[in-house]
This record gives sequence, structure tokens and C-alpha cells, in this order.
Amino acid sequence: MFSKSALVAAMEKKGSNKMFSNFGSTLASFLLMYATISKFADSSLVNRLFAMIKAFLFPQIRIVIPAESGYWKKNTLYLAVETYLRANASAKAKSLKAIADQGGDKFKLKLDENESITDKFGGAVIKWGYYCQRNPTSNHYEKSEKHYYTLNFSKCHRDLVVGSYLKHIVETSHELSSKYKQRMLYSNSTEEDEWTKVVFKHPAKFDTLAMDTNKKNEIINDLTCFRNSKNYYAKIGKTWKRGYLLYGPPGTGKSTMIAAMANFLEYDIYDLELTAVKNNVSLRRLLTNTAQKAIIVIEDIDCSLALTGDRESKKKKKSKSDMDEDKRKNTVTLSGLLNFIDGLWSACGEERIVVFTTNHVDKLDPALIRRGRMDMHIELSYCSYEAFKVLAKNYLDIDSHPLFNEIGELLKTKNITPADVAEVLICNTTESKVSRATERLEELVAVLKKDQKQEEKDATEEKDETEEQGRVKSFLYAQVRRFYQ
Ligand SMILES: Nc1ncnc2c1ncn2[C@@H]1O[C@H](COP(=O)(O)OP(=O)(O)OP(=O)(O)O)[C@@H](O)[C@H]1O
Repeated sequence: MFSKSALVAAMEKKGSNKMFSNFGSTLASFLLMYATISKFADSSLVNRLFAMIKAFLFPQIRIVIPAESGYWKKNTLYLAVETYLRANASAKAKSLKAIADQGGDKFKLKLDENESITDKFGGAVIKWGYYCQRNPTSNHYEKSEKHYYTLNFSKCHRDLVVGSYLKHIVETSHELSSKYKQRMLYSNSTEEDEWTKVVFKHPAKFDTLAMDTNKKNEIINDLTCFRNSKNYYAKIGKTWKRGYLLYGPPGTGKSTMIAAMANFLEYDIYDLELTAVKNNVSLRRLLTNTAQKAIIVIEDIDCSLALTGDRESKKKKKSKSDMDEDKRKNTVTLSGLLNFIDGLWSACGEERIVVFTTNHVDKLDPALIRRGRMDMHIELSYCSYEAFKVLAKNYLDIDSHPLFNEIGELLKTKNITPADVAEVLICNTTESKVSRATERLEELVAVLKKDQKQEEKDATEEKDETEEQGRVKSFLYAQVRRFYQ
């Protein structure tokens, strides 16, 4: 005797067998029909017809993910897909592109153009493709190449793919990026309003930065507070960004400080060469394409552009010809730049630090560096005794030496940059650095004394020159007086 459940199971099995046999015979008839018709009819017509039948029987959805999400902005989903597929592509794709990283010792594999791979997620089969559309008649406002990914999947998995799969891609790409993240240095060029990047491997750290300890700690605290203040900035209604102005003579460590900041915060650097930016539109395009967790640097801002005056002349109402002139000049203006530092456009990214450096702080338009725009003004100056001790530790591996006192005294009266001190202390040798310490320090004492002697000599020469000029002047006066008498 059969039990009731065994009977039901037998019936279900019979039903599913019947279903499979139906599907099998439909497929067989479909293929037979295809083979027969394609013998007699035009093949492209047949292909189209069968594609239509296939689309009807198994409806598909196609999503295109372009590289850019608008005129200016990179599509972050495209970047996420790129990272996600890079992790999967090498195992599944037949045609790949290998791209060396900047260090040259590693490489990345990427889907080749027109190549596709399949991925599976929660029962859905997703087919990915990578393509490039070329437009030879493009102009400045339109790119000549448009890259995009496509994903195709069955219509019945629409909610799963759109709701969960895309989210899964973004999350996985974040995990992968933080796992393999290398810090990047981006720079712009005159040809395109685009960033090019290289791996950033500068070894500078705050520990090795030669400067006053209190000042250094103040900067480290400021950066730490900034990094942890997302909620605070949201609460006070301010964009999460901070400006630093680094000023001081050449060779006092402004660039080194930026590298130390980037390494401390683990941020990328965008080194903006303002002289290579065509106009405010290009500037906007570049800056809207900077990522979060970034330091945007404009070095030697005083030399970058004639930024002063623009706002002054704007205050006086501009005539039409003035405005035409501005357009013709086609340059970046001070107001264009300020718009990015704290105007409306500053809100199109967060967790960003803006750094200006200059050797001549007095030459800058006060509007550019007022507090609130440049929140912290940091002076990097000539080498102090404290800074010298950091350099001695970095370069010679020593914390003390009998010559330290003498060097300390000389530094009180000498203006020498940390770069010049470093140049004297550096030992390009395989020998122990400590064994060369005395020789290097004696050399430094000699340089400092030589500079002192040179300064004394310059002062004496200057005095002699002034006295000589005085004598010539009195002689000429005497001659003139005698002439009129
Ligand atoms: N404060 C410092 N601490 C440690 N090293 C320093 C410091 N200042 C300068 N140096 C050394 O001198 C070199 C030049 O310094 P850096 O380029 O940072 O100076 P800078 O102020 O940016 O100069 P410039 O204004 O000419 O760009 C650095 O590579 C570094 O080795």
C-alpha cells in the first residue's frame, strides 16, 4: 500500500518530469525550426526574428553604466564596477588588459574592450560587458571616447539586481579599495581638464619633520580633530573641509609638510597647477572630479596667477566691454577660485583639505587667506635648534653630541633653512651614520661660521659703500655750491 505523502511525491515527480519533457520538446522544435528556416531565408532576417522570439520567451534587462555621470563628474558606480570586476575578471574573462601600476612591480588586470563575463548573485546570472564608443568629431566639450559597462540579466531578477546586487558591488568595491589602497598623487596638465595619477610613496612623516614640537603637535591635533568631525560639521551646517596656508622661505619644508599630512591622514593629494587651468569652467570641472579624503594643494599661489585685483574691479560695476575682455582673457579669476574654497561649489565634496603654499605671504590678496578660508596659517621658518636635533636624528641617528651646543648658539643668529642643514648632514654611505656624525657636524659648524663671516663681510662692504656714496655726494654739493658763488 502507498501512503498519501508518497502518492503526492510520485505525482509531483511525474509533473516535473512532464514539465522538463515539454520544455525539451519546445527547445528541440525551436532549434529545428531555426535550422530549417535559416536554410531558405536571408540569415540576418532570421537572426533578427529569432532574437525577437528569444526576447519574448526569455525577457532580459540591460543596464548601461557610463564612465561619466554628467558633463563634469566621474560616475562613482562605474569606478566601483571597475574595482569589483577587476577582482573577478582575471578568473573568468578570456580577453584582458594588463596595466602596470606606477611602481612598476605590480599590475592590474582589466576586462578588455568588447569582452564579457558572467557573475552569479542570489540565483541570478548577470552578464557584464565592457565597451568604448568613439566619436572622431568630438570637441572640447565632448569626449572623443565614451567608456561604459553593461549588465544584462533576466527580467525576473530585476528587483534582486537593482535592489541588492548593485549595492553589493559598491560595498565590495569599498572593501577592496581600502584593502589594496595605495595613496595617489594627482596632477593636471594643459591639454585636458583631467587628472593624471601616480602612486604616492613619499616617506615624510611628522616624526621626521624638523620644526618646533608644540607647533607640530598643534597641527597633528588639528588634523585629527578634522578627521573625526563629520557629525560636528553636519551639525553646524558647514562643508566638511579645512584650509591650511603654509608660508615661509624656500627649503623650509612646506612640500614635506604636505606629504606628512597626506601620510598621517591617509588621504590622496591633488596637486593643482593653476597656470595650466584654462578658465573657471575648467577649474570647476577639475575640482568637482576630486574624491573625498583628499588634500587639494596649490603650491606657490603667489606665482600661480595674477589673482589680485579681480574682485576689486568687480566691485566697481563692470561694463560690457570689461566683461567681454574677461571672457577673451579666458583665465582663472580670484572669485572663481574662492567659489571653490568656500562658495557654493565647495559643497560638492567633503572630507577635503585645501592647502596653499607661498614664499611671500604679504603678496597675497587678504580675501584669499582670511581666517575661515585658510583656517590655519602655519609659518615654516629657518632651522631652529629643536629642528636641527630632529634632522640630526634623521640623518645621523644621534640624539646628542659635544658639538650640539656650539651649533645651537650659531643657529640663534643664523638664517639657514632645514633643506640646507639636511644637505650638509646627509651621508650617502654604507658606513654607520653615527661614525660619520662628528665629520658632518664639524662641516655644519664650518658652513654656519662661513656664512657668519660672509655676512660680516657683506655688512662691512655695505657700510664702506654707503660711506663712499656719502663722500661723493658731499664732493658734488661742494662743487655745485662753488659754481654758484
Ligand atoms: N622642516 C623640514 N623637515 C625635514 N626636512 C626638511 C624640512 N625642510 C626642508 N627639508 C628637506 O629639504 C628638502 C626641500 O624641502 P621642501 O621642498 O619641503 O621645502 P619647501 O619649503 O617646500 O621649498 P619651496 O618653497 O622651494 O618649494 C626636502 O626634501 C627635505 O629633505
